Amino acid sequence: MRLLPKASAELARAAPVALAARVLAALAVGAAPVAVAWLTRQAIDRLTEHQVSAAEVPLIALCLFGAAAATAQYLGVYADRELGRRTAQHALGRLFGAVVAPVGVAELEDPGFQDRLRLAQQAATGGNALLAQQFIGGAQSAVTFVGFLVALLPVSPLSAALVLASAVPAVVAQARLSERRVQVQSQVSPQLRRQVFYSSLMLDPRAAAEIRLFGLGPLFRGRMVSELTRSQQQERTVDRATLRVDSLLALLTGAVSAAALLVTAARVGQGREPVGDLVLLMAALAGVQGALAGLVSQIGGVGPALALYGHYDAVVGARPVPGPAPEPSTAGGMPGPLHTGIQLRDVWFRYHSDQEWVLRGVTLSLPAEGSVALVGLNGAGKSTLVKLLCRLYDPQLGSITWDGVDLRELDPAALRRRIGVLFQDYTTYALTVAENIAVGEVSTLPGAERPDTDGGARVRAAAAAAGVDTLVAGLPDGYGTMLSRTFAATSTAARRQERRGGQPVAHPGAGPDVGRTGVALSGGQWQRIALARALLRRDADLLILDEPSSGLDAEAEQQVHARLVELRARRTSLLISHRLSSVRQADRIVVLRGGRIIEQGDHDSLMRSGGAYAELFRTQAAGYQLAAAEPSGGAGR
Ligand SMILES: Nc1ncnc2c1ncn2[C@@H]1O[C@H](COP(=O)(O)OP(=O)(O)OP(=O)(O)O)[C@@H](O)[C@H]1O
Repeated sequence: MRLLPKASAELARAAPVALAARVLAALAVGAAPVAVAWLTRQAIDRLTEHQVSAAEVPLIALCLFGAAAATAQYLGVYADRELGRRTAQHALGRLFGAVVAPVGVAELEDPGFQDRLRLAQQAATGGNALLAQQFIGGAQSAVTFVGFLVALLPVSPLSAALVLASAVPAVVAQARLSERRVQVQSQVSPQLRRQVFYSSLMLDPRAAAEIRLFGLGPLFRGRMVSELTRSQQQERTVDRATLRVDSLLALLTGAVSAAALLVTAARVGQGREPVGDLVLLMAALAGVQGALAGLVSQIGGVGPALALYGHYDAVVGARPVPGPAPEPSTAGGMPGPLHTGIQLRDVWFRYHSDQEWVLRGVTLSLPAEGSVALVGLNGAGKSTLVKLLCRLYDPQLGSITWDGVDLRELDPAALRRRIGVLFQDYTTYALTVAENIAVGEVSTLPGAERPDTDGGARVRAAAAAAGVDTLVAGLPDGYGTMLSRTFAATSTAARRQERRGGQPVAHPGAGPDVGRTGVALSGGQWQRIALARALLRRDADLLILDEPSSGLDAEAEQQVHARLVELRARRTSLLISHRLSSVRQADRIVVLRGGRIIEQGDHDSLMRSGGAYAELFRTQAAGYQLAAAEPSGGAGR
């Protein structure tokens, strides 16, 4: 409940007018049944006393009230929807602002944070509006409840007291159930996350081939349903308890109402009370019961809705998650162009405090304008080292310096602008070719805040440097080709509409899903697009390429490497590759094993020393020689 003022302030900021309209409508709708019952009683009393003309005023007022209440009801529905739209817009904007704000990525990899994020998203998309609905709905029911209690008092003080007394245990029981609901909500979160994982996997076109080939469909479907069943079992337990409490409440208030009605009917029969009292009592008892049922169910709903808001508040409040690697700091100066180089000194790093060290005392220098290649077996820590250089994580021990200044003292965004990087697990965006390359330097994107007038030319130059220009020339819309079949359906529909004489839909620089044919690229083609993205920062001081040619055919690999040797000649570079033939030209080759540097030097000196690198190189070379020496099969068989 301590979050209630904060949540209310957030709702008031997001949709002040809709919130005010919703509150006013709720108060009017809440008071209307009481006013209607009171006016009905007035009219009936006048009529039974044969004062027909005196009954006209309450009768007309009754009609006006009915119309006003109905209007207020419609206004409430509209205000509710508007509140939902505006709070979702406001909350999703804030939430995703907070999600992309951290400098590092450790928080996003934390399963606890993922659970919290899922709940926070639920709050942002509907939960916050639901909280308002529950709370305002509760206020509306409270107005009706109190109004009828006040109206009941003069007619039947005993039944008013009994109704009030029966409300207390109901409210207490609902408050307890609400707490259980909140507990269940966070208990089932991991199960729901897994359920979402299995369902998205089955919907993912990239996973479709393996799922079909290995016959994984029934397995994943079964697991999805079983996760859902387990989470539903827990929810069902609370729902059953709620049903028991609500039924008891209904029985209790039913018994109170029956007793009060029988007593009052007898008094009216004896002429000791006017008929209008019986009418008011009947309306009041029905109204009180309905309002009480609404009130307790809304009290039951406020708890879970507030708990959801709590998760949202924790994410937008950017409270760090304990456990994972620490979040890189944001403060710092601007790094200048690299003059002397980058130095790693006794760097120790692990992803989580309960995991093994991945880097164990790495000391390494990347001299300005020098080329360093990093090699080693799977899991040696090569990509991790790249992530530390980009400050996606900070080392727990040791330091990394840029011209002698610790990276932690530099502004991360400014540092990253000085780095061009191709990650091993690069991203494939469902955007056009041009946009897929231009995301490497936001200013080259059409519609950027501060656009680079030379953006298009830079994108084409990067594509040429990555050897992807010929491929792009052959695509249906060249650089405007959408690299996704998923969005192509929209495009096809849009084209059809255009052909039928509708509004033209294809514009250069328009949204990616408009009027364009989508194509699916091969793995190697995607890799070259991602390489072009990395090369877009032509002035980057540091170029990092993590397995830039792992998916390329032999010819493309040779072309790309020839270009990369040229490009790397004028800047500081770090190349990671399992293909040792592509690293031999590097000024220095560093061999990493188990998070430690075990040897370094140029190709010739490492070959002469006959260590791990020489062994790896000879093994690869022997593989090629063996393949070349094998007699070709086929014709003779
Ligand atoms: N995000 C992460 N969270 C936890 N552990 C991780 C994460 N990323 C990598 N690791 C672990 O760190 C170790 C080193 O991984 P890394 O990707 O740096 O190796 P690598 O040398 O690049 O391997 P490869 O040659 O296979 O690409 C591995 O044991 C891996 O399991």
